[in-house]
Amino acid sequence: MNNYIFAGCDTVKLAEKYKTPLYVMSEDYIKDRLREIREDFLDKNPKTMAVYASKAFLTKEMARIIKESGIGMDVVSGGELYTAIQVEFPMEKIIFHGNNKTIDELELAIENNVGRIVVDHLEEMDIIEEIAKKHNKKVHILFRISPGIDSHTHKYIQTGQVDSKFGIPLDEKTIKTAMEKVLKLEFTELLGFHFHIGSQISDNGNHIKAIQIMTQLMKKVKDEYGFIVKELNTGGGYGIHYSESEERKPLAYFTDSIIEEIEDRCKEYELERPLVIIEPGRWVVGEAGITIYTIGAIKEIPGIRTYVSIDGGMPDNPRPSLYEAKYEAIVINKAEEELTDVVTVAGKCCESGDILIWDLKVPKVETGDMLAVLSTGAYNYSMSSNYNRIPRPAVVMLSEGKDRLIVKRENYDDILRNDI
Ligand SMILES: Cc1ncc(COP(=O)(O)O)c(C=O)c1O
Ligand SMILES: N[C@@H](CCCC[NH3+])C(=O)O
Repeated sequence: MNNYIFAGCDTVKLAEKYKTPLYVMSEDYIKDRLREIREDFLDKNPKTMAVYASKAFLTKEMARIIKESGIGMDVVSGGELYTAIQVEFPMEKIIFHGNNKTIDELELAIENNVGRIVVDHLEEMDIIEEIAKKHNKKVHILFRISPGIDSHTHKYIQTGQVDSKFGIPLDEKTIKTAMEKVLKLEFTELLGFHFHIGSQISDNGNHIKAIQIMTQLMKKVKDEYGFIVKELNTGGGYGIHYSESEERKPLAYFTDSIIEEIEDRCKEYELERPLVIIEPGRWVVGEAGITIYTIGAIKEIPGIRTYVSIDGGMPDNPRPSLYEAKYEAIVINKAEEELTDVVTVAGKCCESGDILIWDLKVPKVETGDMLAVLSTGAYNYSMSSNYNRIPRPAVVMLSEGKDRLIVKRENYDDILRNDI
């Protein structure tokens, strides 16, 4: 057969059954990554915790899969938290992030007893303390610290540099104010620190540098305030394979060196090694997903290029237009045919920047052929929009060669649902 098989399923049959565009996710792949987290990080190292960064891909079914794995979840909004609540996700395993959490979101988090809230700016502590007092609850927090590191990734997905909207700046006066303030609070307890340097990172060097900076901070707060850091959350950011120059490394490539560096620095500074937390998102789901499209208009501009337009694009995958992200793709009904042509894959939006792939090698393509774009499991469905009032595709989950619908395709009435 000439069709492309993904996670044991014939992708052409999936497209015929569910129509296109279609997000397809492999539960087997996701479970392999979750197992790798358990075996190569949690079981291997005592005093560790892992949470899945749900912003990468979240639906109720995904939250159930994470819940079943025993791993925790990082949420960054009331909506992500609400999804977790709806599947009765164990709240003590939730870490709540965000650079501008609203009062309503903090209320929802505290009412539901989330495990940790990551404080991103100093005034947030006052709001947390007030809500915690009102509910007579103890709230555990971490400080997100901006370690001042430029990770080697796209500017829009760097987060740990000095000039960043995220985190508490690592400056003498700010840290002093933060520490003096938190140690006076009655209902809010600081457990430790968090950092996250950016996303789609292929090298462990910057995580190591960040740890050196954070462990110095741990020593400083011990010496100056007698404060013992119990937890150090090292964020996520581990890269995956999108195109030739990018690869997904085994989790241990990052986490072994993270643990080793923390242990070494703690020994050097005579600190007890804190609980170490990781928060991978993309690494868990990125390569688990593909998006299937049908090819429509084919336009040859003689001597320049051929545009092959598909029935989706920027609304279901904004990453190429936002970050110039690169993707690979396969014509799924001609998967074994020789790649004789080079085409540019264009989305259907009224937007010149809506190009999914420049210069893709393909067999001879015709209208009606189908294309699967690979590695679309992270930050595609979760970043999708209704731009041009285009309904969102359905999401199908594959497990052991079987398919099941986990998110219905939107229709035009779904788009109108809140219009008055
Ligand atoms: C605080 C925090 N943790 C974890 C992640 C997950 O990142 P990634 O999907 O790159 O692993 C992010 C997003 O970059 C983040 O902001
Ligand atoms: N949305 C980004 C990653 C953001 C990470 C969040 N801090 C991407 O698609 O690469």
